Amino acid sequence: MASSEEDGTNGGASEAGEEKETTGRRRRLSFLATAWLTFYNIAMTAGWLVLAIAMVRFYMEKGTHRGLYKSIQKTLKFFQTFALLEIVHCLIGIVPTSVLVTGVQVSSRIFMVWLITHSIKPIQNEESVVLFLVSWTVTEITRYSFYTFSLLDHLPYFIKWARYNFFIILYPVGVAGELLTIYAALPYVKKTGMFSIRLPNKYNVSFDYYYFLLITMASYIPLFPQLYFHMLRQRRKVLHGEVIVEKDD
Ligand SMILES: CCCCCCCCCCCCC[C@@H](O)CC(=O)SCCNC(=O)CCNC(=O)[C@H](O)C(C)(C)COP(=O)(O)OP(=O)(O)OC[C@H]1O[C@@H](n2cnc3c(N)ncnc32)[C@H](O)[C@@H]1OP(=O)(O)O
Repeated sequence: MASSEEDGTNGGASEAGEEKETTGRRRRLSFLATAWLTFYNIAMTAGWLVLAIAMVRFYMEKGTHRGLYKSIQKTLKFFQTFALLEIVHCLIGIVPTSVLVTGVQVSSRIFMVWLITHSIKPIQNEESVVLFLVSWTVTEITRYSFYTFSLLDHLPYFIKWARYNFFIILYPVGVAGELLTIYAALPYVKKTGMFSIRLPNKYNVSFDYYYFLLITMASYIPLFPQLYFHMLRQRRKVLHGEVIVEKDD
């Protein structure tokens, strides 16, 4: 029996039908992705705004940064952990950002929140914690509101300007806060041997968290400039309309 493609009767019509269906499915997917991203960005903007207000109120009431981390830690942990979804967004292709760049950015934050500040109580009142908390908070309010207004096609210029200028100062300040906090944690980690596995043990493996922290601090040297230059390229593209050819990761 000859197929419709072979006899040339209604092959064109069925191909057109399939194409219409694929286009319809793509449209539905892109609508769903946009709706999800809009919800996600609004929720994240709100979360970081709540954090900012809580920090300002704490400082105005107490006049010190001591106890600040403890008072905002739940909100911080929730919203920073929620940001793991950003890696998923890149992986499934609903945002055009590199998985590698986003992965480094998000995992370094998760590491700071859970494996440093949450786990090592004696460093929670260090000034350096305030340094990275303030940098992260200002950055995220600007970044998520930028994405939200962009998705809604109503982006005020000052938000676009802030998104691609604030990071010039806030990135190094945030990184300095993170590195100083890890540095402050070193004596405690060495003294307690926390998260370390000593030999002999039945699996014959050893792990020293103290040296892991030293390696992590050293890894900022090659990794941070990559993130910073990525943002400088984005800045040139968005604010000055330069066409940038990105290398594949
Ligand atoms: C296990 C231990 C690991 C230890 C690792 C140690 C090494 C760490 C070294 C690095 C340290 C970083 C530390 C960091 O935590 C310090 C700070 O953050 S300090 C505060 C200052 N920070 C910043 O300014 C952060 C800047 N970074 C970012 O903005 C992003 O995270 C980054 C992924 C780097 C860049 O973002 P992106 O490439 O997405 O740039 P754009 O915003 O221009 O977006 C590009 C396009 O994607 C669309 N997009 C992206 N996300 C969304 C979204 N959520 N919703 C909607 N659309 C989105 C965006 O609109 C753009 O689209 P288009 O090009 O079409 O316009």
